[in-house]
Amino acid sequence: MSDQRNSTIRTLRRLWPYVRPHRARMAVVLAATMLAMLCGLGIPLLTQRIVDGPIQNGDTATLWWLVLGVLVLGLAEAGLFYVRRKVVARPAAQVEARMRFDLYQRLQRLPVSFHDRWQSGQLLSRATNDLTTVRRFVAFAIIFLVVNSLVVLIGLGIIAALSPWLLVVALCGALPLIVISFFFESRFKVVARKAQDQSGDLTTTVEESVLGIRVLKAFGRGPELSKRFLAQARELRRTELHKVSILAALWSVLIVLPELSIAGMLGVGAAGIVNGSMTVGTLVAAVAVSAYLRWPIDSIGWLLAETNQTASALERYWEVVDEPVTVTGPATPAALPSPVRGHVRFEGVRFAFEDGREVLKGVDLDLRPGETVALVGATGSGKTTLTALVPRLADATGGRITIDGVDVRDLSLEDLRTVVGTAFEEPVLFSASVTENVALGAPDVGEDRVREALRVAKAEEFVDALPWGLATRIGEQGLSLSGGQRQRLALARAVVGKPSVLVLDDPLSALDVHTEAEVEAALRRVLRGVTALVVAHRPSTVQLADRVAMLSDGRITAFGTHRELLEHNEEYRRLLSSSDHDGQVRDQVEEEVAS
Ligand SMILES: Nc1ncnc2c1ncn2[C@@H]1O[C@H](COP(=O)(O)OP(=O)(O)OP(=O)(O)O)[C@@H](O)[C@H]1O
Repeated sequence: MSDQRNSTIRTLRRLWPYVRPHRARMAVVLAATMLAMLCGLGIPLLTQRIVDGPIQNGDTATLWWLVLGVLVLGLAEAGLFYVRRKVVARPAAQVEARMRFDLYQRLQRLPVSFHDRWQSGQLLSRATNDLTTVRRFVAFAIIFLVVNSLVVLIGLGIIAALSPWLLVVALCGALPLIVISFFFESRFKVVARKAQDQSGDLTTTVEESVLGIRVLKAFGRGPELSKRFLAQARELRRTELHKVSILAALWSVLIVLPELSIAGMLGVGAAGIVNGSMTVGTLVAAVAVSAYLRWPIDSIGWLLAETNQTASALERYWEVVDEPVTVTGPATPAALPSPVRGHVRFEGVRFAFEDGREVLKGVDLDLRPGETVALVGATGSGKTTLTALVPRLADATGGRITIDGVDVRDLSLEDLRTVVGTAFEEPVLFSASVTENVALGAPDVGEDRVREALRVAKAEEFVDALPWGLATRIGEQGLSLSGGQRQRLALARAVVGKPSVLVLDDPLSALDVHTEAEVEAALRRVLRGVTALVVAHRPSTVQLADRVAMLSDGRITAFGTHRELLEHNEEYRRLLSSSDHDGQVRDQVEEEVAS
């Protein structure tokens, strides 16, 4: 229990660097809230004066002054609460925005292996729900936890000054309340964390079904997904109801105990008035203070629950932010010889996933400057994994990759990703204009370079035919493009920065024959003058390459021209003919046999 409390405090303390820049405003908020509560506490004391003075003596002249005093205190209380709300809004929103920005930046820097492991819905719920909880804590819970605790102490002090006996009765109500609050607090924390995680899972399901809506509709899987959603929503509802039942139990205690203590005070006070040891005004003041303390005392349990919820939201936030950024640039980066020739070498490259499974077991491959090498291999043989190592989307777990003799890990990430252009199997487009989508490959280029890249990728014509040309919004919220158009934009993005090395992960995948011809023509131009490693599934892509490397069982088992491999390598022939829908390999083999 104390370990748990220590970890809560440790987690909350890490919030300080975000709050620190706003400490002056937060101090104003704290002071305004404290003063407002003290004004509220002052009213029962004036009431005591009114009851024991003017009412007892029929002295109306003093009565008006005292009533005016009550009015001033009431107005001051309201005004100070207004100031609190106004002043706290900015720091709370800024803490939330800063933390969200840091999370976003971290997500950008974290390696691909992290994103493979984490569900996007979990990340989304941490960036939204959890940070909203943190904002609520900064704006409200932390202030009232401090102020209300002090007000309770001051209020009990006032009751003690009025009558020690009444204090004993008040404590009999307040102490069990605090003990019970602590008990509920630790139970609530566990359930709150569970609800937050389940809400993350639910977000993932919603996100996946929205992104994959076409697939779900095409395969009629909507009802099945709905069932899964319903099951998860039910689970979340159960947890939320559990949360509510804990809070309900807490609230019933919070309501009953103060009522009992007020009844006790009235009893003891009445006895004191009868035997002359207490004035009516004192009893009225003590009961009024006790009633005023009701919210501060009640709120402590709830504020502690809120604090716990914030601690678990923060825990979930730090879980992501504390993830190590494993792919980083060196402290003193090496420079590539100028001009860059683009000589790429794989030397005994090995790669194992986090589960320990080794996919690459010593890849040796030499790409001469300006040559195109096609990488072929059975599905799952590790082609995508190998290509991802060149721009350092992941790091090799053994061996090294060099460009012009320099280890890619010795280059700054910025230099490396300028020298190496990449296009992936799935040409992802962002909700932005064509220019912005292409310029993603080199943010500083102007429109003329974007046009040049589009020309190279044979995309200029169709882009000009779009309703707003280069300014047309494409991607998820924009105009839908065909598979071939998307592939060509991805190629334009890869070449816009004029890289010396290109890594293309099967740029002709999933295209029909007509579109394939268009992209192939684009590819032919893109590959001119650069060193390229192209993952190829189809004979047509292989034929664009100068040489072909075959990846099998984690190593390059054959390397040569397409013709050489076709002639001498049975495995290569088999591999290509299995993906040879157009009979190209069969024709070529027949041609070779004939010659
Ligand atoms: N994050 C991961 N953790 C563990 N194994 C993984 C992970 N990602 C991929 N793999 C496995 O690594 C192997 C190589 O995957 P990779 O995508 O590199 O193959 P590929 O040759 O490109 O396949 P394809 O031709 O089908 O695109 C596969 O068996 C895949 O299931």
